[in-house]
Parts: sequence; structure tokens; C-alpha cells
Amino acid sequence: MSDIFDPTRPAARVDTGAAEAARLRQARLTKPPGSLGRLEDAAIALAGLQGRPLPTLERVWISVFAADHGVAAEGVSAFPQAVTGEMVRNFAGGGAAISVLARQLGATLDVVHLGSVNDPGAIDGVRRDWIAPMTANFCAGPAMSELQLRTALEAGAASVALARAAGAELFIGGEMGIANTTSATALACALLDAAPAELAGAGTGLDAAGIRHKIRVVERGLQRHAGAATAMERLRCLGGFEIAALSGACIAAAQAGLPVLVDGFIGTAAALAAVQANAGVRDWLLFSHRSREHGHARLLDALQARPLLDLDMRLGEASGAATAVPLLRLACALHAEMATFEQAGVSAS
Ligand SMILES: O=C(O)c1ccc[n+]([C@@H]2O[C@H](COP(=O)([O-])O)[C@@H](O)[C@H]2O)c1
Ligand SMILES: Cc1cc2nc[nH]c2cc1C
Repeated sequence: MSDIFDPTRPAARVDTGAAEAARLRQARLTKPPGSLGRLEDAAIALAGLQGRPLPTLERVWISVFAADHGVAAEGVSAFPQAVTGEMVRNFAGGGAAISVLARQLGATLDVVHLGSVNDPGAIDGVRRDWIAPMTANFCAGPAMSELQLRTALEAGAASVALARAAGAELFIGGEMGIANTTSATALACALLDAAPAELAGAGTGLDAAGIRHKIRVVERGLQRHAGAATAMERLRCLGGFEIAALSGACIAAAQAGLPVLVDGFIGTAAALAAVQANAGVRDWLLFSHRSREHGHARLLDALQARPLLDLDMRLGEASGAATAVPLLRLACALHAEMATFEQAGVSAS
């Protein structure tokens, strides 16, 4: 495999033989066929993705990418921009939601700082892959230069390479970036040819007037970048460093044959950009939850994705994906450890 990250290189093939073996096993387990519902589907899907009839999820890797957004200057978030850099420290210090969830899961938490306005310098436990303090305000020009987009995509691919080297069986990408729901909304509108009012939501907690203002900001961005015709160009003009890193991670994981569990609204917008750039990526994506963020359901529909959970979460940081891991682990354990009708001497239909 080449070391140079090429987003257009095709995704790996899913092992349909392993998935079929898992399907046959499910039919022989001591339960009415289909009675474990989507836990059965999850085990079968993971078997195909991991290329073995008995999938496991012992080693879970979580990368959280953090970056600031120039569009924050338009007053589109309920929180100040300084929070992005402050939360980077909190991730590494163990006090953020994802820090707790990762500890509970025994998962690796990889924190990647791509840029924030209050540069804290080196922080223990944070990988610094600095691009710039923030993106440019997309109302005024492209959010990223071509080099910045490439660097951000590669940051995601580099995290996937680390996950693989650590033997990860599942990759989870998360994000932190004040104003990034505005970026993700603009990107999603461009990718889906949707109106901002259909996709814009409260983010960290805007009121109705705040959401109306956010819609106008997204409209200005879309007008400014109406000429962006490809998924990657839309990502460059309207996205963010952490969003592009998530897209790069989805693509690199799919190319390497590592399943990805997608998080919330921002993660799904990044995944959609990845799939539009490289269609085979879709096969490698599992969807964890439906975020409370208004536009998430529409994004999930566009990807024909049915997430496992619907808990009104809207935090980001990979928190929704991490919360779904215990369910996936239960699906694997049921699949591997239940007795068959034959073994248990139970009469089949
Ligand atoms: O993941 C989600 O669905 C989600 C929904 C709303 C907000 N967030 C988080 O909130 C931040 C962005 O919100 P905002 O209002 O500043 O655009 C960013 O750090 C995200 O991780 C995340
Ligand atoms: C405190 C805080 C934590 C977050 N984590 C992800 N997005 C966030 C936004 C805020 C404001």
C-alpha cells in the first residue's frame, strides 16, 4: 500500500462470505429467527466488515479532532470561540464527556489539535497537527486553501494509520469546534442541494432568532461558493479542519478495511462528503445515533442510514458513537456465545 493518501483510491471490499456465515449462524441460535432484531443485523454487518464470522470489539479507537472556525465571527454559536482550545485541554485532562466514555469502554482516546484561536502550545496527551489558528470565514472566501484541505484530510488518514497499528477493530471519529454546526450545515446544504432552513439547528443552544441569523449566514456562504462543484471543493470552501479530518478518516478507514462508527451531525456531514467523493466508503460506515440537531435526520436519510440510538444527545466529541459501543459489543457477544438449537437440544421450527 502506498504511504501517500489518495482520497480517490477505492475502498476495500466487504467480505460477503463472512457476512453470510454470520447470517447462517444467527439462524441456528436458540431464538426465533430475527427476534434479536437489529442486534442480529449489527453482528452480521460487523462480520462482513471484519472479515470473520465471529466479530469482536475489544479494541476501539476514538480520535477527536479539534479546530476553530472563521465563521464564528458572524456570531453563530451560543459559546465563545475560546471554548475549543479549552476543551482540548479538558479532553486530555480526562474531564470531558468523551474522556469518561472512553475510559468506561477501555477505548483509546486520541486527541488531535488542528488549530484554535487561543493556541495553548504542547499539551500532554494531545497530538498537535497544527494547520492554522482557524479556517477563514466562508462568508468572505474559501474556508481552506487547497494545501490546508489536503493537510486536514491527511490528519484524519494519519489517525486511521495509528488505529490500525494499534490493532483497532473499530474506528470512531469525533470533533470539537465552536461554530462547526454552521460549517457542517453549509457543507450539507451544498452536498444535498438543500435549503439552509431545512438543515440549520440550535447547535450549542441558539434561540429561534439565533437560528434565523445562522440560516442567513449559511445562505451567504452558499451564494459565495455556488461555483464549488465537487464534494472536495465544497468541503474546502465551507468545511473546517476537523470536518475534513473526519472525511479523510472515513475514506482512509474504508480503504484499509477498518469499520467506522459515525457520531452526530457534524460527523455525518463529513461522512457524506467522503461518500460523495468516494462512493465505496459507504459500505464501511455504521451509524451510532440520531442527534437532536435539527438537520441530522435529513443527513442520515441521504446516506440511507438507520442509527442505533435516539437519545436526544447533541454534544459531539464522538459521545454518541461511544455510547453505542456497548450495544455493538452485546451484539457480538450474543452472536458468539449463544447456543445453537442443536447444541442446546432445543427444537427448531
Ligand atoms: O454532534 C452533534 O450532533 C452536535 C450537535 C450540536 C453541537 N455539537 C457540538 O457543539 C459545537 C458546535 O456547536 P456551535 O453551536 O458552536 O456550532 C461543536 O463542538 C460540536 O461538537 C455537536
Ligand atoms: C462546553 C462545550 C463542550 C463541547 N463539546 C463539544 N462541543 C462542545 C461545546 C461546548 C460549549
